[in-house]
Amino acid sequence: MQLFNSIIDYLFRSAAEAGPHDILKLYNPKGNIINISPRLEPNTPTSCYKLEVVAADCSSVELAVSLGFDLSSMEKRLQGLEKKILTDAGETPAVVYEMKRQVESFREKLESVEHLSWLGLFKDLSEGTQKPSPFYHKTTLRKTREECEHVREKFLQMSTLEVSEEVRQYLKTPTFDNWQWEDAEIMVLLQVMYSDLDFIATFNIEPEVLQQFLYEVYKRYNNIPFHNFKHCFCVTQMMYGLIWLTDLKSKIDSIDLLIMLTSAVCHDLDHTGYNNAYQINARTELALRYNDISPLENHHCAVAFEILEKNENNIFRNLTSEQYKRIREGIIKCILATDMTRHNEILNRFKSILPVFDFGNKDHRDVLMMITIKVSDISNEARPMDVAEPWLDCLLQEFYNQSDMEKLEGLPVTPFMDREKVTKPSSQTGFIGFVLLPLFIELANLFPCLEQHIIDPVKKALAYYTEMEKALEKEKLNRAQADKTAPAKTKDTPQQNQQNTADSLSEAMVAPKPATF
Ligand SMILES: Nc1nc2c(ncn2[C@@H]2O[C@@H]3COP(=O)(O)O[C@H]3[C@H]2O)c(=O)[nH]1
Ligand SMILES: [Zn+2]
Repeated sequence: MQLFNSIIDYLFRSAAEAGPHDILKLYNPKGNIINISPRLEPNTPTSCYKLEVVAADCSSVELAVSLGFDLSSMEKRLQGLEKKILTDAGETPAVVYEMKRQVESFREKLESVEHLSWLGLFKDLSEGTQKPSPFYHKTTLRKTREECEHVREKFLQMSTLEVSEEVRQYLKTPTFDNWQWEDAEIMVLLQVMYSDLDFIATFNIEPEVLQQFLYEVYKRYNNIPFHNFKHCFCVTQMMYGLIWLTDLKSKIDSIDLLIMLTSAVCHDLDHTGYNNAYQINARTELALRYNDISPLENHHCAVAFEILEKNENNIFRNLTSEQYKRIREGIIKCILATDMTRHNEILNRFKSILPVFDFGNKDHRDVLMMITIKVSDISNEARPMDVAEPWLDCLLQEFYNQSDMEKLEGLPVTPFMDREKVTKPSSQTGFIGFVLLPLFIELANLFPCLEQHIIDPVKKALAYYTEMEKALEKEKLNRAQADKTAPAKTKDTPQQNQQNTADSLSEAMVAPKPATF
């Protein structure tokens, strides 16, 4: 039998042109994963099996031998050279950009040639962008130069146009729909926020410098499912909305407001789609650099000040050094506060000062600023359902990508990111009930007017996902019972289960979808 298994394994690997370290997955015509074994039923031209090469170790010795060179050491050498040139020349010369472009285009070609799948680099693009590539963290997440230039041109053209009063008012509300706006427009909207909070006049920010700053920020958000430039915008827009809804302008000074808005803009700069737990477990460069202490948040903040170091990007360049010092301290505090491992610590501090909260007390204001960026950071569920739900899909895509990678690399798998365990409703009921609402409620205790804007929609979302979760449970029970009566049936994958459940969800849902969703 052992020999038979090896022969079958060899046959399938040959058919898929897969190497000995690749993982093969076989799907039946219904799309369920099945075992590769000698007991497989023969397929027919009308009911084909589908064989998928899921992964290979790109840094393996075998791959280096078959290629004749080692990709990762080449990449490292290139990075080293680039760093050296950067230090010597002050900026990356055009010739290096061109080389990078050529390497990138070669990589893309390599990844799109199916018969080279044994290299472990092949990405099946025909299945759309929904399906995460197992090599997602190895491929470049950075925006291309062309993409950036294109958006910059559009942004600069649009920034001379007047934004209507209607849009300016809409921008101040949590119901704002980010999905209606493309990146260049989003940059214009960010500019409007700086202008309508009077920052341009108060801090003598030149329009060209603000535009250059926003462009650099845009460039340094990566093309990843969730922690991207649109997330930066949403968090900033929620912060902006909170400032207006609570009339913070009349309670704290403009420097604090400037800190709050700019922290939101910068808070996830250069996020790579892998959280701190991954950084630490995988012993990434960031974890090493920051000694496992909030590696991501430290990095986001460092990138922010790296951008501001250049005079042409420095929106604070006309401020006194005292003011700059205060702003830097404030931004660091706010961005570092977005590390969720500090959630309870910060929330408890806020709760303890709430009964005696004093806007004139700097410590109190600092905690309030940290709480508002935290609220803004996790505020998707406070938005209308048609805005919030696509964000959840993006978040889960990023979570699943990470847990897939953890499995491939043999790292501890982050439970709330595991596609085998997490569904949309299960992910939201716990998060809303235990993390989001307790935080939002405390902010609403200080500002009761927020109740209708952020608490009510979150409660509706919780009710919606709770019903969905119940329906899922019911469906699971039904299926378990059906399986008992038909034991020979093949087991569905979790994805298939979810699909089946979604199909019967409309019948099983006890409550109709709330009107605002
Ligand atoms: N389950 C769930 N988690 C969220 C949601 N919004 C934010 N988060 C989590 O909260 C975290 C806030 O910090 P990060 O941006 O690092 O990562 C975010 C996610 O892990 C949400 O709507 N649902
Ligand atoms: Zn964020």
